[in-house]
Formats: sequence, structure tokens, C-alpha cells
Amino acid sequence: VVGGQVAKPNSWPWQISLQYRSGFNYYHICGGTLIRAGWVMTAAHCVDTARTWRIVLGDHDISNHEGSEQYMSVSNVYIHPDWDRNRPSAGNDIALLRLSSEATLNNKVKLGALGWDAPRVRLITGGQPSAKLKQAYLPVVNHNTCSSSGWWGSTVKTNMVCAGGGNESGCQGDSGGPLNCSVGGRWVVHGVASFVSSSGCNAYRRPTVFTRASAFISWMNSGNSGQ
Ligand SMILES: CC(C)C[C@H](NC(=O)C(F)(F)F)C(=O)N[C@@H](C)C(=O)Nc1ccc(C(F)(F)F)cc1
Repeated sequence: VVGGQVAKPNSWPWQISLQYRSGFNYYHICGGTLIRAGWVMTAAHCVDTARTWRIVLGDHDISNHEGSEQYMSVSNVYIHPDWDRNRPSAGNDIALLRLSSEATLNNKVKLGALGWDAPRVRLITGGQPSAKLKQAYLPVVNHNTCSSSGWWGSTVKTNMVCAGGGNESGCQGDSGGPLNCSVGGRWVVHGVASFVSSSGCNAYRRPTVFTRASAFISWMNSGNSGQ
């Protein structure tokens, strides 16, 4: 996250840290959302390389053991069939991870609700170099504006959501994390962090672009996503 602030610990209890093994250690690479006790939603670009993954639930500071963490291994990765790493502008940057066992839901580990549409937004992300979970309030940018010249143009499709465009943004390490929107007084997960400008995370009029989760509900509920 560029800008924003450190979140209140475990105030976004569906936020997960996706980590890959290297030698004897695991390293944070992306965020994600716990959507079922045995399922995590993240970005396809996070998991389209063959690695040993683990998911950390109930975490706040990924550099310190706080006692609320649950470490889960991943038994299967389901990447959207139309995701193309060479063409992130084509979208479909979404994947489901089947956990090898079910998470224990509690005050610090809860399911994120998938929503349909929302006018307000709070980007909740993990992210480097902050070891502590950060958050930023990013206003949603409507598709007409976001896909206009001077903004993202035709790079942005209707199965994406734009948020930000000013000094605050998502950044590398936030990929796969949720775009949480306040709808009728409760939080719904509206997006999956997908891309930012390659000329800088908080480039002017290049809002953070999220996969629009509502466009992928049927895929997530279908067999070919394993669910
Ligand atoms: C690996 C990337 C597909 C996703 C990576 N995502 C992120 O950093 C995050 F956190 F915003 F999700 C990113 O935006 N990285 C920057 C450095 C980038 O490559 N951005 C980018 C690349 C291509 C396009 C496009 F679609 F225009 F070709 C747009 C942005």
C-alpha cells in the first residue's frame, strides 16, 4: 500500500497472507480473502508459478508470532482458464485455493462476504515492505472514467473495478488482496487486487485495478473451479 495506515489488528479477519516456501522459510507474496472455511480467493498472477504455498490466517504482523495465526497448506490451485500472464489487460486475474484442512473461524478469522456492487470502498491489503497489515481508503472510479483516455483507456474492462488514482494505492505485495466495500453498513469483498501502473503504484489517473469478483461468482461456484 502507498499511503494509508496500519490497520487495527485483525480488523479485517478475512484477509490472508499467501506465502511461498524457499528453503526452510516462507515468504509473503500476495494477499487473499477467506471465502469459505476451506477456500481462499486470490489473484491468478499470484499463483501461476509452481511453488509450495501456505496461507496464514489471523495474522497482523507477518514478522512476529502473535498467537492468533493459523498456518494452512494448500491442496489445490484453480486458476481461471482465461487468465493469460502475458496479457493482464485481458483480465480474469482470479484463482481459488483449496486448503488442505478447514480454517477455525473465530474473532480473528472470519469469512469475507462476496458482494455485488458498492459505491464506497476501503482497500485492505497486506503488502511489502510493511510487515503489518495496512489499509487505505480508495474511492471507486467508475468504468467510464477509468477506461477513458488519460486514465487506463481500453486496458480496463468491465469485469474489473478501479479504485484510487490519487496518492494512495495498492502496490506489489497487495496482489490478490480484497477491495472491501461498505454496503448498507457491512463489508463486502468487491475486488481482488490485480494491477497498478508499471510506472509507479500511485501513478496519477492510474487507479489500482481489481478483478470484479461479482463477474466471477458462477465460475467460483462451478466444478471447474473445484468448488
Ligand atoms: C504482475 C502484474 C500483472 C500484476 C502486479 N500487480 C500488483 O502489483 C498489484 F498489487 F497491484 F496487484 C502489477 O501491477 N505489477 C506492475 C509492475 C505491472 O506490471 N503493471 C502492469 C503491467 C501490464 C499492464 C497492461 F495490462 F497494461 F499490460 C498494466 C499494468
